[in-house]
Amino acid sequence: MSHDLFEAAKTAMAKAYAPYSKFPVGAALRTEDGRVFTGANVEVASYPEGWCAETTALGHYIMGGGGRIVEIAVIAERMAKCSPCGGCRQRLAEFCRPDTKLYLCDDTGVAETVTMGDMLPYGFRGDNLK
Ligand SMILES: O=c1ccn([C@H]2C[C@H](O)[C@@H](CO)O2)c(=O)[nH]1
Ligand SMILES: [Zn+2]
Repeated sequence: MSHDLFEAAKTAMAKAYAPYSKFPVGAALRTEDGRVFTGANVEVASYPEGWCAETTALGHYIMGGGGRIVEIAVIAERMAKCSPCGGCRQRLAEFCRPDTKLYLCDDTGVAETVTMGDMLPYGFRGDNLK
């Protein structure tokens, strides 16, 4: 199934800077008012200093005004249905509800749809700090 958020994530993936892992990843987020933000992974010679596609997208989203995220697409060049790492699940969850859709993509489109609640059950949330 083709999908505009898949296309946005795939276009973002082409901008990945991943010379060490050679594992380009792209991510795209949509807010409830329809804005779309994208990101790609950025690696650094000091390996732990690199960051994920989802995190780049979140930076663009915050600078674009934030809001609630309702859909997310992730694609990796060398892996079908690449899903966000643990750190990115926590970062994404900060701005999502459990019903936010996460589209796991392959080269042709959305391969599986899950929710952020599926991705991070029993997650630690800001509510816990009140
Ligand atoms: O969901 C994921 C999983 C991995 N990566 C990146 C981090 C690193 O640059 C490369 C290999 O782990 O893929 C992402 O951007 N998002
Ligand atoms: Zn990550």
